[in-house]
Amino acid sequence: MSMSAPVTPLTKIRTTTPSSTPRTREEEKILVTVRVRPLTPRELANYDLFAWNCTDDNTLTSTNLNHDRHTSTYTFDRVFDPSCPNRSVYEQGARDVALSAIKGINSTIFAYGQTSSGKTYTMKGIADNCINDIYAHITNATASRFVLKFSAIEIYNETVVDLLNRDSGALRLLDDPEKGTVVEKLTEEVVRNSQHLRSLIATCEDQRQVGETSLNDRSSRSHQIIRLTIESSFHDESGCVKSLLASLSLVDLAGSERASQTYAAGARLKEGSHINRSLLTLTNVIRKLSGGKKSGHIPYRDSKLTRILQSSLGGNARTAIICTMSPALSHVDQSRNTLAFATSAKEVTNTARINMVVAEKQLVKHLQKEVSRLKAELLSPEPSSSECLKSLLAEKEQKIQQMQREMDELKRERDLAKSQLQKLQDDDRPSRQAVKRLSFGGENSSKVSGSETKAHRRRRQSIEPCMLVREIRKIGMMQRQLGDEADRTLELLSSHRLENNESIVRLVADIKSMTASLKDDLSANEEESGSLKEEIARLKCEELASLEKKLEHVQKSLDKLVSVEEGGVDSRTPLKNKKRNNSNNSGGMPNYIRSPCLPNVRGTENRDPETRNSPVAAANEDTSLKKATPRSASKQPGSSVNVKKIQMMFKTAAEDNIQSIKAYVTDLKERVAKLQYQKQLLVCQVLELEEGNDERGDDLEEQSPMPRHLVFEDHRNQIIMLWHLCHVSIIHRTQFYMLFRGEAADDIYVQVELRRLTWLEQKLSDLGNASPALLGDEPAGYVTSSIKALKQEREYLAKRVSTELSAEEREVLYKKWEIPVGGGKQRRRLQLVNRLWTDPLNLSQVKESAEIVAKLVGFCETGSKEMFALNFVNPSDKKSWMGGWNMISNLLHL
Ligand SMILES: Nc1ncnc2c1ncn2[C@@H]1O[C@H](COP(=O)(O)OP(=O)(O)OP(=O)(O)O)[C@@H](O)[C@H]1O
Repeated sequence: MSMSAPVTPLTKIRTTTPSSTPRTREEEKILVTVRVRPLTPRELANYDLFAWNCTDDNTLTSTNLNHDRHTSTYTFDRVFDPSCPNRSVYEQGARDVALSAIKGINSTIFAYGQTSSGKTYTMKGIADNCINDIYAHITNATASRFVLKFSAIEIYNETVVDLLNRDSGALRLLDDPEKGTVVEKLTEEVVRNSQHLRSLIATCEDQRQVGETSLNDRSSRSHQIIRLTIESSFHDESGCVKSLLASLSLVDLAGSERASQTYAAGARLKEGSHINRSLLTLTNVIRKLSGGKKSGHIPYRDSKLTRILQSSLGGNARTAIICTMSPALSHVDQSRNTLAFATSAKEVTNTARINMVVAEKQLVKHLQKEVSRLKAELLSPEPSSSECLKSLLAEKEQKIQQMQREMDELKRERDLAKSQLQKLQDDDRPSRQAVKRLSFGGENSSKVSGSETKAHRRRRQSIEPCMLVREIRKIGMMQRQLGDEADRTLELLSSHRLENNESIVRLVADIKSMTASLKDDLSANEEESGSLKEEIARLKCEELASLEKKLEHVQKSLDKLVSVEEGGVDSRTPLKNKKRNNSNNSGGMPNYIRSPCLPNVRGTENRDPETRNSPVAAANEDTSLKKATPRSASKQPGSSVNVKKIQMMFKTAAEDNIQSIKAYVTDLKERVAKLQYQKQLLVCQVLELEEGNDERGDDLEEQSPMPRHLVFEDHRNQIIMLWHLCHVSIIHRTQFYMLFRGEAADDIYVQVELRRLTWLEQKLSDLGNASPALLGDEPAGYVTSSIKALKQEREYLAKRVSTELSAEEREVLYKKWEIPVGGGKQRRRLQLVNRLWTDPLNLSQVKESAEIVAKLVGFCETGSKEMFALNFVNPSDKKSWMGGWNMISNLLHL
């Protein structure tokens, strides 16, 4: 048995028109209605307020009690106010679509909305009314013979279960070339009458996974799909027996707010994650389809729900979606999410056709007739057919000409891009250009408005890859700088007789691992971007060769250090360096090596690196050392006093060195993580641009009928969900959330972040985390390490609660976030931080979390957006941001 929407085998299908149905194959948009339920007793007890007005049959307006920036008005095929009974909802929001199944057209009705919004209540009403109408039709249509079959599944934790036979365990999905996705070994029961059908539905309800939540005593925790296959046979006018075969699917989705529970414990966490993932995929599928494209990649395969519903979403079916929502002010954010989903769904087009099975004999006869007609046509082509060919030819001709024109335009654009690239390469101010490129979403994009012409937009897009390549070169340069600094470290190491060789070995290992990670990064980039290949190959040759050389030096230095005899001071080189650099050294700090990323304490940031970073430059202010110049030491090899003095000097200097080298290596690591992050951003951008004009369809602003602020909100909500799913650093989330508020200039950053996270999320899925087969498995290693990093970040933030917040502020927060009294101060601080950023669907919680984290890390909204692109910003509290960068780099090592 299978659970695919009935599709007549291609060999048997004839899309002819039965008398009752005027057209056989037609495109139509999904019917989208919104139902607002009454306030529940719970909401009434909490004195919750009505946040929405059903202005008329099609319009819903927010009362804007929150005084948001935008008063929202939404229009749909139908809006049902709280007083609307189930019968009316069925008649105006489902009946027409549902009864298509009797006429051989697959149909799907599904309810979407947050938990406790009334999905199950609505779908029960729909099912009841459907059964009545279907059996009324069967009773009246005496000329036809009907066979009804019933099957039902639930998708729980990405596992498909047969609700008529739970014992069969997890069912597999199979891809059938004719029928599409089918559920293997699914029980299908022939329905005897309406009572039998009702009892089957009741059995499934009993079998379904439900549980009590804070909002709903009987909350459905799985997606349920009930499918009724209807086959009707009748005699047509010529007496032939014909059969129509179609299915009616009734889908009750799990509520879209589970994330609030996912942090409860292991099983719940897994459940919430699976529900979120499948609903996110459903949203993505709808969003992509709403762009009007069916040919591009639609991620149906990313979840079982969308695989099973594939034919209902943009395929051979008529579909009605009833979006349910609570009217309460306390749920306004979730309701907005639902309405954004409904707005996208309105734009999705299906192409339903009648699935007709013709008796085989008739089919053979018909085919024979058709063959003879075609034969006759071939032998004596009618003028009409040659006319037809001519017009076809003319049409093709026109298309070729149009393509030619487009090619010319593209060539022109390419030349323009080349010349611009040339100009940019000639320009000798690389760092300023980098910032300029980064702000192409900033200054320039403020001019980029809806009125921007397509040609201009395309031209802009064709230039960006060049700029990105240039950007990567810049990163390459920075990597080389890192290499140089490491070289200088080596110089220092080789010139001193450090007693603690173990420390050096550790430091060298650190540098080695950095080099390896750079190597990985480069090769990963190479795989991912076709057009970047050249650039990456170049980077690889130049940088890896030098890094490898550097490593050799490290080894040699070490060998040298180990082999040199005790007391045999060969201080020529360092002392030379010392002399050369004493003039630059104004302090007595052990600041031998200075990272360009460290604050420019002494104003040496832009000096010649030769003089700025010389190893012994800032050794100390010991005047005796000043006197004991290297030259004098080397000129008096017999002077044991001098040699001892120098030995002493190096001993102390060596200890100090270890500390400063450690700090330096940490700093290098942080910078490498930043570079990796930034490179990844670039690769995402380049990949996007290279995907070419096909993917331009994804540009929602261009295609979506939604207003800009809704597109922004939709994207931001997706980003928030993806942060959650990918366990991204909460400091990173906070900074991004606070900086990008929906201005035109933010679009590019938002899109890049969305692409990057989608890529990450995809990667996580691909690597098996989302695999339904993993039910009960441990999460893969990378997820564990991400979660660990997040935990460390939370611990770090918890420590800052006492330093960054006053006692009064803390108490207010504890009360607001319901942190229980007792258990110690430290524990309460951690409990508070552990609640931040935990519910991606609760937007007011997200906002408050961001505000709290921002306060803890001392982040202010006027921060620089460029740090999300390529600008090296020195956060005021560097340490506090390290967790974030390291976290991101962990993720990007996937
Ligand atoms: N239109 C309505 N009129 C009256 N009561 C309603 C209506 N819609 C829902 N309710 C009531 O609201 C509560 C929650 O409804 P329901 O269980 O259908 O929500 P749900 O969206 O299916 O929730 P979940 O996703 O948690 O399963 C129920 O007690 C139900 O009776």
